Amino acid sequence: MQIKKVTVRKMKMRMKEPFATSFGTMQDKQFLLLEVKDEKGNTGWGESVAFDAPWYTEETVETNLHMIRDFLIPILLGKEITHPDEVGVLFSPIRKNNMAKAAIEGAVWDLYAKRKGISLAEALGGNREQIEVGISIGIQENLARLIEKVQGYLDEGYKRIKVKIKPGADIDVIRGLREAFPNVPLMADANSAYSLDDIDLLKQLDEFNLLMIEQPLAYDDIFDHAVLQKELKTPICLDESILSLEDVRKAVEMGSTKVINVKIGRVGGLSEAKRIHDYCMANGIPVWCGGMLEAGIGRAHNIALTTLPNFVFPGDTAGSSRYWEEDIIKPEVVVEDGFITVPDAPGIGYSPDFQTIDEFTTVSYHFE
Ligand SMILES: O=C(O)CCC(=O)C1=CC=C[C@@H](O)[C@@H]1C(=O)O
Ligand SMILES: [Mg+2]
Repeated sequence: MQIKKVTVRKMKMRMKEPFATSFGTMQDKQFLLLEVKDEKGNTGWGESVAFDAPWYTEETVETNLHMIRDFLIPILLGKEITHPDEVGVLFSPIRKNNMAKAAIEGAVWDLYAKRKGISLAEALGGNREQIEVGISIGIQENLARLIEKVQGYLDEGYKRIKVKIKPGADIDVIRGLREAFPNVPLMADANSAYSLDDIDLLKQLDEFNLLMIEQPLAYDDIFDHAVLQKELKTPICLDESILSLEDVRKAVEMGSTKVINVKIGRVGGLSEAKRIHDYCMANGIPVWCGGMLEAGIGRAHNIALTTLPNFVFPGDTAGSSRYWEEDIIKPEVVVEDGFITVPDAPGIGYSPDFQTIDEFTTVSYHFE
């Protein structure tokens, strides 16, 4: 197949409520939506998960637009491709910029699966008909409010609760939650808010039987996490530090992590995400699928990936209605009793909803 045309839409969607982490609060989500078209007029869809500011990784909506427009599309247009794994190889002369690469590569995966008449999940080698999902809750103004939120999501059926912690809102928050919910699968995400000076504090988390603690130390660290893991009973899960299979291999060999949060955008696409999954499965490291507050297209990609067998813990892939009044796909993603039914229609299995897409598009660019 050949990619003959790429449409890049800049989107702006307002989340129902703000999402607060140790590095800031977001409510208006800006992102890029990509549509690729082949020589027969088939289309595939991808979503960039870069935020409008570089607080999670260094990539932003604008850096992604620059990379996609000025480097990645010129590489891809008109090239003969037999399998989406080749896209990453074509992009390999470009350093990093993983979210930009993943947005295009994801659209090519969707297109490839549609051309074959199979679901994206099947194209990736996944075999689950439904996936279990958890929820990630942003920092709340007080513990009572957090407990209320957690109860609401448990009532909706979510199977695992992830809360954000930061210095000053950590041990007491987790203690309070454990008292309220003694048996709920619970984990904490620190988004790099601590250093090795906090070892004594972080060790106090061991008494709360957390599934894991996500990225306690620096966003680009692997070494200090190995030092910390030796002191902690709670398993460490790396998020921000993992940009590739190579990073996973080093982290696993060093003992920096016992679980991996796989985010398709952060690792540069579905092909690399699958390689990470396969390596972790062979090495006894469970993985789960993280979220980036995606709209429907990105969410659909996460669902397909999560059908692979070593996605052991429920992911952060909550239903559309947790984030959006109206999503950009039809049907929207629905969670029932903590499960999402994996669509079996070709490709991502959800249809882009052009009416809402147009409503939330601020500018679009066409390349052919
Ligand atoms: O619901 C989701 O999509 C998960 C949200 C979430 O936890 C995160 C999204 C974006 C950046 C971080 O704050 C965080 C994470 O680190 O996993
Ligand atoms: Mg995280």
